[in-house]
Amino acid sequence: MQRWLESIHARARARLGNGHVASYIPALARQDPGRLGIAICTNAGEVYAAGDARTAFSIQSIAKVLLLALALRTHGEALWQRVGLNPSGMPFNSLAQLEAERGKPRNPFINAGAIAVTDRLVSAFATPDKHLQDVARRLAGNATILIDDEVLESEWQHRSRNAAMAYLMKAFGNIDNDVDAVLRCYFSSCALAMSCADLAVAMNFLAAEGEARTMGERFVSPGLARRLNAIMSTCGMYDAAGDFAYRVGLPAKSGVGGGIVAIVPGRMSICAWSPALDDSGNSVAAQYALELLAEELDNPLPMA
Ligand SMILES: NC(=O)CC[C@H](N)C(=O)O
Repeated sequence: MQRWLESIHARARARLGNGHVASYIPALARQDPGRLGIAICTNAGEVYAAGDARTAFSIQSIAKVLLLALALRTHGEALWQRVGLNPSGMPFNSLAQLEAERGKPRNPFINAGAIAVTDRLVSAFATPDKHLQDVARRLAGNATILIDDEVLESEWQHRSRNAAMAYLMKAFGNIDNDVDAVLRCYFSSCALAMSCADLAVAMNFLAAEGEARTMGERFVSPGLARRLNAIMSTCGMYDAAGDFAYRVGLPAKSGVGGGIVAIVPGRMSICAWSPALDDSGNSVAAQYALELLAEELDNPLPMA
């Protein structure tokens, strides 16, 4: 397994040099596009890591999975009155659809959807950002995981577009709390700094019918784990969800920090990271690493 992962890492390196690092905030624009890491966590709890898999990066939209899991735990099916369940076919930060659909975001994995989900968490918890950090730590089994203050402040300084979405939803009655409080919490979740190894371990509950080995307990029900995987399959890669489903065929969630988490239900959770992104905002080299991995999962290449 370790040698196979290293061989995937070596081959995926060939894609470095394509795409561009996210530039909407300085803290992400400074990322080194030459980084590439991959980690696997099997359902037996074994962790394999290759390349820069132990370097913490900004998880960005991957946090939307954690936000959604927590909101479904606290609000159940009522959450779907606030946010839809279908692919948007639009960029993750699009405003046009939100206006046309009267402030109900298409799905929880575009920005507007995650902001509506965050509003539910702000209603449910006194310090939702701390709660989220604590959950990330416990799921990953790593008590040193932090919210990167520089990324958080940068997101806040450059919040205009996300703020526009939040105010539009507020005008339609789909945000209950103070918009600034909801945005701060949403940005805190995006600013969580975790490594591929952290994320592979933290997201293993999705591969293990909701069971979080690191917590020693069930984090979500088997049905909820199945549903989260379904939403990742249809909406996890923004407007490129269909292309990715065809190429890789695994439920996945990406972030503009360059990370992508993918799930092989019943078997393992995977995280690949490389900062340079394609036009949809998905990491070029990380997608390719996952494509190789999915292709070879049941047909490992004979290795010398
Ligand atoms: N796609 C992403 O990773 C977007 C997250 C980013 N923090 C934003 O709100 O724009």
